[in-house]
Amino acid sequence: MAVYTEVTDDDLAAFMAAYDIGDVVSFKGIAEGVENSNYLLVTTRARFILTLYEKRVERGDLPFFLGLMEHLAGRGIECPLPVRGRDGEALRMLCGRPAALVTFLDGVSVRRPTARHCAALGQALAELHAAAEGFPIRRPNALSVAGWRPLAEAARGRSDAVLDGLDAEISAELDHLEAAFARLDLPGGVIHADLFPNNVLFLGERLSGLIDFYFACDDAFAYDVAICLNAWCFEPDLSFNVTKGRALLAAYHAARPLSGPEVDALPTLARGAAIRFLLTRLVDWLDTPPGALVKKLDPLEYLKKLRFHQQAGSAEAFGWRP
Ligand SMILES: Nc1ncnc2c1ncn2[C@@H]1O[C@H](COP(=O)(O)OP(=O)(O)OP(=O)(O)O)[C@@H](O)[C@H]1O
Ligand SMILES: N[C@@H](CCO)C(=O)O
Repeated sequence: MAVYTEVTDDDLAAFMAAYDIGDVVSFKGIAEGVENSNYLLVTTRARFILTLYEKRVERGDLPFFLGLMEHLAGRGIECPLPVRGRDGEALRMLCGRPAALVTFLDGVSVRRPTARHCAALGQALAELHAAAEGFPIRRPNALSVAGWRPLAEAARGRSDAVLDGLDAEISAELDHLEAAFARLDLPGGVIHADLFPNNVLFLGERLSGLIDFYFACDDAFAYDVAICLNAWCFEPDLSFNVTKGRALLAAYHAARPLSGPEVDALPTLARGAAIRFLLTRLVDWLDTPPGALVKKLDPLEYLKKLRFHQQAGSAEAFGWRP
C-alpha cells in the first residue's frame, strides 16, 4: 500500500491552483509501489500521477530525477513528463512533503515476462542509455560497490536469523566483488538502476512506458543490463532462462552495441547486481516491524540468483555472445 500521506480535498484544491491543467474529475490513491505516496489524478484535460516523496528520497536528488525524466521525454523516451506549474516549477510542497505531478502512461506491468517482453526491454534500456547522453546533472550511485559493505554492516549479526551462515557468505562475496569491481573500466552514463518488471508498462507486447526513476544515477551501462538480466530472466523456480537472456542481450546489443570488455564483465556485474538487491532487501526485511503495511521483498531470492552467477562464471551462461 503506497499512500503514506493523505491529501484532503482542500490540500488538493490549493495545490491545483498552481497549475493550468483543467478541473479535477477524480483523485484516488494507488496501492502499488512501496517508496512514495502516489495518486491518480484525472482532470477535464488529462490523467496525471501525483507523487509525494516520502523519507527515503533525498530532497536534493529531486531536481536530478525530475530533470532526467524531462530530458528523456524530450528525446522520445516513453517516460513520465513532469508537469510545470504556472510559475514554471515542477516541484513544490504538499502536506509537508515535496511533491510533483507527472503525465500518466498507458499500459500494465507484466508479472511473468516472455522472451518478447525481454527483447522489448533490452531495446528500451539501450535507447534510454543513449537518450540520457548530455543530461547535465550528475548523481553518483550510492548503491554501487562502495555502498554494499555499509549495508552488510547494518545487517551484521542479524542476517543469520534469516539464513544460517548468511553473514559469512555475504562477507566473502564482498571481498571478491570489491577486488573484481576495482579492475573494471567500463563505459557509463545515466542508468535507471531499478528497471524491474513492475517499472515497465506494456500494451500487449509493445513497451509503452518506463517509470520510477528514483534510483537513477551515473554508473556503467552494462551494470544496468546486469540488473535487468537478474530481474527479468529468472523463472519463479530461480532457474535462469537462456532464451530470455539471449532476447534481452541481443536486443540491447542491436540498439547499443556492447563492447568486448562489457560482455566479459557481465558475470561480475550480475553478481554485483544480485548482492545489491540482496542487501537492500535484507536490511529492509530486518528493519521493517512486523505488521507494517509495506510489502517485504524476499532477500533470499537474490541470494539464489547470486549463487547462480557464482557457478556460471561466463557470459555464455546468459545464452548469448556477440
Ligand atoms: N506515470 C505513470 N503512469 C501510469 N502509472 C503510473 C505512473 N507512475 C506510477 N504509476 C503507477 O503507480 C505505481 C507506483 O509507482 P512507482 O513504481 O513509481 O512507486 P514507488 O513508490 O516508487 O514504488 P517502487 O519503488 O516499489 O517501484 C506503479 O506500479 C504504477 O501502477
Ligand atoms: N526493485 C527493488 C525494490 C525497490 O524499488 C527490489 O525488487 O528489491
